[in-house]
Amino acid sequence: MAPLSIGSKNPIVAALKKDVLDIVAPNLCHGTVRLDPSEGSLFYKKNESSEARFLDFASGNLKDEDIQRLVEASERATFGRNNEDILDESYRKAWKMDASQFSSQFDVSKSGILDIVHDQLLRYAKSTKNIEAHLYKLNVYGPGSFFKAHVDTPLSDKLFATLVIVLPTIHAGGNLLLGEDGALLNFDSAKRVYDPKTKAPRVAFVAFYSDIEHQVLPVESGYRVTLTYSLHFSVFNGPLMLKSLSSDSFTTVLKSFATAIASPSILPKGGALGFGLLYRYPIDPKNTNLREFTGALKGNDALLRAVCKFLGLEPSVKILYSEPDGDTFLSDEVTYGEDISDLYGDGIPLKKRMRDAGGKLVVGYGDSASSFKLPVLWVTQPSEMVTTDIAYVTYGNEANLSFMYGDLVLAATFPAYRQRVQHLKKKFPHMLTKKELEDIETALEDFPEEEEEEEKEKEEESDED
Ligand SMILES: O=C(O)CCC(=O)C(=O)O
Ligand SMILES: [Fe+2]
Repeated sequence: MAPLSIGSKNPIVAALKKDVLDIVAPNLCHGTVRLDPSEGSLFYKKNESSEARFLDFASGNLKDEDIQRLVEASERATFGRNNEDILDESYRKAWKMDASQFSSQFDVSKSGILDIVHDQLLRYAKSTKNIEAHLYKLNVYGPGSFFKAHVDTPLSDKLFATLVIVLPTIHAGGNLLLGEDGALLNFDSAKRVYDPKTKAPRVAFVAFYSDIEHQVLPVESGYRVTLTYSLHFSVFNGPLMLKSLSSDSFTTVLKSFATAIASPSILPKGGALGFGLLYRYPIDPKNTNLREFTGALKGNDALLRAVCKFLGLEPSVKILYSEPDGDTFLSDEVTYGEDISDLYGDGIPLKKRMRDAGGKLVVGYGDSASSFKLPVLWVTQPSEMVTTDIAYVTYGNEANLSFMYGDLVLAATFPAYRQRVQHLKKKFPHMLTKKELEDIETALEDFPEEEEEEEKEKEEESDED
């Protein structure tokens, strides 16, 4: 692959990179909510012809025998390895019940949990999105049950987070670990499902971005009963409200961008700033057009896009393709063949396909832009889509590959020096110090207005390959 222009040798780009990576945006949240005595029942049936039974989790006196009857109506839990559903109790030992087999009186949409999740996990995109919770499964973990490290298989491109609700039962162990070996959170739900003072039963919840690796440690005693939901984005209510963006992170990154804009050493002739996104996103390998990827960014990624948008840098989510030992392209389309494995296989050069589909050839940041070539300065390391394998989930909670997690990048248009500083001075004069404004005036002497125009035209003409 052609070397990518990583800009961190430039101190201003290095500072921008640090600020972008330092954004403090939560990727999970957890808590407990009261379980109303009128909402504690769970009704279930083994199959169409069997009688319904129920358990009352609000009663506070459920016995192991009661939950064993729920186990008898459940099935052994499988999981997805590559594209197969597998029953392997050395990887996942638990019971599951499909949503069609049970009904819970506990209503997650009225519980206040979704408001907390909305507030925390959509902090930088709050005003534009609603959350829909889709009940996925009920799981029961008895003594010795566990689920090893996996990520949740995306079943839709609207998926952004997983919500796990632990119902109140007396048990020990079964901690849910988020991140590698619990680096992000060690959630000991057993200790949380009863109020420490009043002993009243309550519901413990944890929500996390679905591409985060997680595992359930072995249950030591008792039974742990969980409801899992997939959280999706729904309606877009309107434009992003800047009010919801006022935060330290936002201001810090904004200032850092303003400094980069004011620096003549960065992409003086214009191009794009590129960022490898921090989270992975569900994409449809057969048919995804990233031009429609308007709302689903998470945490740091969402804030980064919001800052670029605020400054008029026209951020867009793209996929980066690299020919082995060859050129690199930015594209809106996830694939051009029948499926992604055709991409490198059927003899049509990637360059031609990319050109036909409106992709851009990534050139070094010293080169000039044209209708096909885009000089990109990478601020944070991008991930490329080189082979099909890397994108597939190896261990998921389900064997379904209609969607997969993909590595995406964000490209922010970075106009030529004169154009971008004039925009900055006009729209955001308060962002610059007096000294910075003076430096801009000095730098502008090297960027005469007319010449730039002429140069651009010449380049357009000479863009033939
Ligand atoms: O029960 C839990 O805490 C999590 C279960 C899980 O990760 C899953 O079902 O995919
Ligand atoms: Fe999971």
